[in-house]
Amino acid sequence: MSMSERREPYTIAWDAESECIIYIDQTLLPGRYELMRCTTVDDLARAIRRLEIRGAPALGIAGAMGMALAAVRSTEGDLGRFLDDLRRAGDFLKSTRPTAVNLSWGIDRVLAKVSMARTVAEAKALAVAEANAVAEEDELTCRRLGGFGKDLFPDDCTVLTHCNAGALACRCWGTALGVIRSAVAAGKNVRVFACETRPLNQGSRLTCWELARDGIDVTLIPDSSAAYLMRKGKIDLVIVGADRITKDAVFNKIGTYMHAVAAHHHKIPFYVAAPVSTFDLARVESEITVEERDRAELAYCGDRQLVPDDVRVLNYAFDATPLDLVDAIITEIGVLRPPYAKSFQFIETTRS
Ligand SMILES: CSC[C@H]1O[C@H](OP(=O)(O)O)[C@H](O)[C@@H]1O
Repeated sequence: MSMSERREPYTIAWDAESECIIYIDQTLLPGRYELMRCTTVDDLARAIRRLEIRGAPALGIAGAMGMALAAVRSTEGDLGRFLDDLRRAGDFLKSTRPTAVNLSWGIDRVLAKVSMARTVAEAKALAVAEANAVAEEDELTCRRLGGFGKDLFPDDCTVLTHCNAGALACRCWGTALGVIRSAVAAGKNVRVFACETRPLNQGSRLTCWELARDGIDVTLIPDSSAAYLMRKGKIDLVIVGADRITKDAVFNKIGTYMHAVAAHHHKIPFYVAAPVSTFDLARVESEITVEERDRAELAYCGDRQLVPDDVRVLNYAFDATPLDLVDAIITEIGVLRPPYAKSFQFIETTRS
């Protein structure tokens, strides 16, 4: 079946009948493909913390649907207290993963909409409708972004990716992988080197799974091989996703900065694919919290201990790449090129 015809259940969706969230549990991939049902905000927070649901745009959708979940489960009859409860649920969900701005963006988008309600019933309906709107817009956003990005690809090229910025990080299609899909659909001959992306292996487990299912040529490499393959002339360009883009830096999965430095040294184009919702242009790198995750993610591989108990572990989930190492930022409203200050003014006007 061609890619465009394959209709998978979306990575995350609102089930109107049972008023709950349905999502693919990404911790089980690639071995098991299981759809999970989430009925409470606490369940959703746990799923986000465990990266059952992950990826910036998917977190935006999850945040919006978390507000819908809080709304439909509420028994509060007073509108003022109902809205206060929703704001508290939103703050709780925002605390689960602080680096990706999309999570807060999705939550705040629904809260802004429900604040216009005149009754609790209207607020509940608005929350669900806005959450679904966030999800549906994501698909169109990814395809538009892919449409712009594909033109940056040579007709025959080998591309390096890091982590997973694919359909599993969005509602479907993907951002960085969405550009690859759009380039392949446009008839370009694209080969992919996917970095495994230690410690949680989003590259080997998720990106390789996605691309193999689409019949796209993908080879798994350890993160540590990327620079050597660049030195050997095996990489034509690098494309990654993003979790937050500030005035001066791109926050993305740990290891992204390493690839940006190596690409810059080898004069290889380094591209970031991200929707406008990932931009946080009121802040600079130094103001952003970089999520640190559990020691166990590095200290164990399954049941196998990899480091002595008395050795410290520092497990950053993200890093920051300065914009002067980024050759282009591909968005759903076009491709941004340096100097970014002028492009960012345009972004701000589209959002105001
Ligand atoms: C399309 S953005 C995906 C972005 O999110 C990933 O982080 P995580 O797997 O921890 O949610 C990674 O930074 C990807 O680039």
